[in-house]
Parts: sequence; structure tokens; C-alpha cells
Amino acid sequence: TQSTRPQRLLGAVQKKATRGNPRSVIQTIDQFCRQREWAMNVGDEKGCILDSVVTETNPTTVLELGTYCGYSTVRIASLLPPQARLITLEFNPDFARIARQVITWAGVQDKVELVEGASGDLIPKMKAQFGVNTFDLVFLDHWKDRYLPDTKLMEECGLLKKGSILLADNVICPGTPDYLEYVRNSPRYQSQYFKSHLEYTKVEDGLEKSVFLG
Ligand SMILES: Nc1ncnc2c1ncn2CCCCCNC(=O)c1cc(-c2ccc(F)cc2)cc(O)c1O
Ligand SMILES: [Mg+2]
Repeated sequence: TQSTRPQRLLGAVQKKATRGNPRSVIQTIDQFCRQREWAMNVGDEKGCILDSVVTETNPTTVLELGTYCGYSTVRIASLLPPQARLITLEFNPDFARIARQVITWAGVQDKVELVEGASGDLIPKMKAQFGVNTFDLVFLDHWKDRYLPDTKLMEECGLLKKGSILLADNVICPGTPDYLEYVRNSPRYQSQYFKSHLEYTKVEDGLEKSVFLG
């Protein structure tokens, strides 16, 4: 039977990356996506912006919406202090299965909790079921038409506190116009656009960083 792209990406990681070394896993995936097959990881250019936001936020509790193969999960987790934790939500069980193996290969599994399910169903359960108070940082990288409803849901569920950071991928390509309009015009957010490119291409894309003002 034919392998899938995520399976081939995992194969490259298990063949070429050093176990327990997150940087080598990231490097291997970026090389695979540049030289073999494009895949919708945040990539190395936007990944550097992600890294800088994570390090300057120094978060204790992070939420990632949309795990895919775990590339940004590994990038974020490798920068977290020892007690910090990252909860990542993935809808697709095949992606989740691959991501778990990428995360374990990188050696960051102790900081990561991968939960399978739709963001709209899981966000309301974060406090009661996952013992979360508020998130210091949320990385949005899932269905582009879920960014806005899920942000409103996080507000309603009291999962954001003054100073919580939302970092959204793909605000230009594929684009999240309703989300951008909201965070850029709402008095409850201070927003900033980081211009970049769609992963592994010259197409414009960028990350939007929005601070919740309470
Ligand atoms: N827990 C959950 N709840 C809801 N949805 C959930 C979920 N878990 C997963 N999903 C569903 C996410 C499906 C993938 C989302 N990402 C994308 O769709 C995406 C697409 C591109 C792209 C750009 C140009 C092109 F020509 C083609 C594709 C680039 C990216 O960086 C992308 O992140
Ligand atoms: Mg993306």
C-alpha cells in the first residue's frame, strides 16, 4: 500500500535525525520539505519568528491548535523551561499518530500532551479535564476558519489572561481575514504583523502576534 506524506516525513526523521535532539529533527524535516516534498509545517523562516516569540514570552502553559506532524510542537517544546507544558490539539488521527512518534524521537514528549479531537469540542474542557488555568501562549495553526470562533471561545472560557499571547500562522496564505479584522480592531488586543513567506516558498505569508489586554 502507498505511504502517506506524513509517513515519509517520519521515515526521514527516523533515518536522518539524532534521537533526543530537537534541532536535528527540525533540520531534517525542513530539508525533507525543501528537497523532497512540500508539507504544511510552519517551516524554518516563520519558525524563527515563532522561536523568538516563545523565548520572549517564556510561557508556562502553551496551547497549539493543529499539530500536523509535530514540527512546531517540537520547536516550541524545545524552548520551554523544565516545568512548562504544551498541550497540542490534532483532529486527524493519522497525523496524531505520526506526530507522537516525531515528538518522542525529538525527546520532548515529557513537555507535550497531544490530544486528539476538534478544537471547538476540546477548548471548553481545558480547565475541568486538563487542569489548565490560563494559557500564556496560543499558537493557532489549524483550520483557518476556526481561528476566530476558537479565539472567542477561549475568551468565553476564561482561558486568556491579561498578557496572554496569540500567535497565528497563515494570516495571509491561505489567509484568515475574519480573524485578522477581529484582533486588529478589537480594543481587547494589541496586534502586530510579522511579514514572512509561506513555508519553503517565496509566496508572502506571515504571523500575527496579538496580546490579550484583558
Ligand atoms: N484540533 C483541531 N481542531 C480543528 N481543526 C483541526 C484540528 N487539528 C487539525 N485541524 C485541521 C487542520 C488542517 C490543517 C490546517 N493547516 C492548513 O490548512 C495549512 C495550509 C497551508 C497551505 C498553504 C498554501 C497551499 F497552497 C496549501 C496549503 C499552509 C499552512 O501553514 C497550513 O497550516
Ligand atoms: Mg500553518
